[in-house]
Amino acid sequence: MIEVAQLTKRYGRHTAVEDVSFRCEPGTVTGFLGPNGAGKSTTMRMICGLTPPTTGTATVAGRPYRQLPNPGRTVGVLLDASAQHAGRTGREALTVAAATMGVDRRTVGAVLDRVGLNAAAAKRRVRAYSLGMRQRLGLAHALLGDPQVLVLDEPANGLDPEGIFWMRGLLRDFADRGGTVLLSSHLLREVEAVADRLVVIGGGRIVAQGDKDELLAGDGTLVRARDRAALRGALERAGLPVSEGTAGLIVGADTDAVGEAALAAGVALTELRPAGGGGLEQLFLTLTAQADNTAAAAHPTVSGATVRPTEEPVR
Ligand SMILES: Nc1ncnc2c1ncn2[C@@H]1O[C@H](COP(=O)(O)OP(=O)(O)OP(=O)(O)O)[C@@H](O)[C@H]1O
Repeated sequence: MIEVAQLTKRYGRHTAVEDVSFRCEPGTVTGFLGPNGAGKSTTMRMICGLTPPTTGTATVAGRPYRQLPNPGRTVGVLLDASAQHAGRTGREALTVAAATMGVDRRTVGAVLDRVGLNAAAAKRRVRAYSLGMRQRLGLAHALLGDPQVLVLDEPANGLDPEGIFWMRGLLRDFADRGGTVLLSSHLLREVEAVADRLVVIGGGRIVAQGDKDELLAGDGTLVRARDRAALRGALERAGLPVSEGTAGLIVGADTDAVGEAALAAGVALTELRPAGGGGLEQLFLTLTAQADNTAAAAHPTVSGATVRPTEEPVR
């Protein structure tokens, strides 16, 4: 179990994470999503005791990370696969970690197998590893202590499609055996395929969280017009949050509000329908557009990366 309560991180006058709360339950994979600079890594670093929060708390298995007696036996962490000792072989790196954690060194071979690093790869120095191999080694580190919880920041970075598929199976299996997974990723399809729950962050604040299926069935409107620019302008003037989707514009408002805004501006529509069913990509665009839009209204001169939406989280 991971529990994050009203976590805030400020760097000087810049608020990277503001009042973030969520829980990750045993038996589930939670996908942690947000655009660049949204605050995902900062939140994960606070969960793992690497960045002290300005206010708020984060606990893993009921305790702050730094108070866990042997953290690697409780929570496996992969935050930055490139931050590994380049001069050691994969096997050496894991053997040292096993000794530190008090894990039987015979576990190392099993974990190498589990992450798909064969004997030849295990003998090579980490500096010669591809990014995908580093991710596998990082995951091996995370799994080594047989933890109940995994915190993984972009673990699929650098993996090929077969590797991504493999990782999906590994995480699903981990959760199905009662483990807790918190996973950030830019690969929305992967998150959609593996996550049970989603936490979406924008501008440092939670814009949505909940059961994946419920969120994907949620609201928002897809709208199209021949004159897309005129439509976008009309919606923005009406104060509606808009983002570009592949099939049309995605608007964080119901179809009535969108239709009325278009009518008021004299823009003829070619399509207007609830956006539900468009998958995670559409949901993500709608929610993060809402975060940007709210912040732009609250802080018109502030850039998107530092926005602070004031709305209640969307459920
Ligand atoms: N050490 C730091 N000092 C100052 N600002 C920081 C620091 N670390 C992060 N930030 C800022 O905090 C905000 C959130 O950054 P963070 O890395 O958590 O975002 P992210 O969602 O992980 O982004 P990405 O998807 O690009 O990795 C950004 O505006 C970033 O510039």
